Amino acid sequence: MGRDTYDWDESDVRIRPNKKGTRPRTKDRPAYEDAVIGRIVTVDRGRYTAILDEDSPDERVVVAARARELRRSPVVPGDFVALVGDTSGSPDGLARLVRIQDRRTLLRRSADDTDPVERVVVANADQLVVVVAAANPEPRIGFIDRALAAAYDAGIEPILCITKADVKDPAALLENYRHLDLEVVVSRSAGDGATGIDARSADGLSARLEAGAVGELHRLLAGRVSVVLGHSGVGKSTLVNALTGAQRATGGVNAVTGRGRHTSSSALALRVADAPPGTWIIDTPGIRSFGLALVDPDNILQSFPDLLPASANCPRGCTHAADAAGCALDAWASRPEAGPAGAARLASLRRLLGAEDKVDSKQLGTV
Ligand SMILES: Nc1nc2c(ncn2[C@@H]2O[C@H](COP(=O)(O)OP(=O)(O)OP(=O)(O)O)[C@@H](O)[C@H]2O)c(=O)[nH]1
Ligand SMILES: [Zn+2]
Repeated sequence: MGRDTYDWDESDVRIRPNKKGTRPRTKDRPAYEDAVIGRIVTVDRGRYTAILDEDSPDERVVVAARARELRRSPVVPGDFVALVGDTSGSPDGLARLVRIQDRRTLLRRSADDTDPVERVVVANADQLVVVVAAANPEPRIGFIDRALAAAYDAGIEPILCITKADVKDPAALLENYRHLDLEVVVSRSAGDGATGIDARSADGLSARLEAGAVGELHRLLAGRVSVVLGHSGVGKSTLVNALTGAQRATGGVNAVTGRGRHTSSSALALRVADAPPGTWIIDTPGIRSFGLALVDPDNILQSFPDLLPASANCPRGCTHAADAAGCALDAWASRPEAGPAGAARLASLRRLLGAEDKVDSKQLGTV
C-alpha cells in the first residue's frame, strides 16, 4: 500500500478522504507545483525528516521545517507531505513542508479517557502490532483491549504479539482473544544451540529470539506499514531490532535518517530488513497510556466482536454497564461458549465503556 501512495503527485485526486484527517484549507493555499512528495520518518524538535524517491536510485533523506500556513496541524511519522525548497538531501539543506497529503488512516489517542486533546500517533498505518510480555512485566489486558479499540476506530488491523513466552506460558492470556479474528504471534528467546536471531535490546543486553516468531512477524509485515506499541520492558526494541537490523538504542548514526542520534521519545519509521518496498515499522517509544476519549463508545463495543452478537439481545439504548437493567452480556458471560475468560472479557469491556464516567479516570490510561 505504501508504495502506491508514495507515487502520488500534484494531480492526484483524493482517495477515501478521512474525515478525521487534518488538511489545510484548499481555497487559500498556493499550488506549489514544484513540490515533491515524501514520507515522514520522524519528527524531532520542529524538524521533519522525510524520505524522498523511496527505493529509487535517487532516494534521499530530506529535513524540513513546516510552512506557516500549516498552522498547528500535526505532522507525524507515516504522513506523506509535499516539500518545496532544498529537497536535494544535502546534509545542511532545509526544505519547507507545505502540505500534508490526505491520510488513509490516522491512529490517535488521548492522554487519558477524559482528556479531549487529540494526540496523533501515526498516519497511514495498515497494522498495529500490540506487544505485551507473557510475564515480566505482567501483561495488562486493559492495555491490549484499549489498543484493539483504538485500532478498530482507526480502521487499522491489529496483531497481538506476546513476548517472553519462555518465561511464562501465555495460554491463559490468549484465552481472552481466542474468539477474535486476530493474528497472534508468540515470541520467546531461543535456548542455547537453537537457531535464533540476535537482537540488541534497549538496555544493551543482547537477546537471542527464536527465529520462528520473528519470521512470522516478518511475513505479516511485508509490504505494509505497521505501528508497534508496547509498554517499557516488554521486549519491543528487541523485536524491532530483530526485524529491522537497526541498533538505534546504541546511538550513532540512524539507519534511516543517516543523521545523528535520534531522541528516543519520538516515533520513528524504520525499514524492515529484507522486505519488499513499502515495508515499514513505526516504533512508538514513550507511549505509556492509550486514552480512549476520542473513540466512539460504539466502536469500543465493535472491538469486542465476541460480545457483540449477544448485545443484540440487550434492551434498546443499553449502556452495557454492570448495573444496566436487562443487559444481555451478563447472560453471555455465564454461558459455556464464552469460555473461562468470558467474565474477564465483559469486565474489560465495561471498564473501557465506563472509563469516561469515572472521576479517577486519570489512572485508567494505564490499566
Ligand atoms: N526471557 C526473555 N527476555 C526477553 C525477550 N525479549 C526481550 N527480552 C529482554 O527483556 C528486556 C527488555 O527488552 P527491551 O527490548 O529493551 O524492551 P522494550 O520493550 O524495548 O523496553 P524499553 O526500551 O524500555 O521501551 C531485555 O533485557 C531483553 O533482553 C524474550 O523473548 N524472553
Ligand atoms: Zn447491554
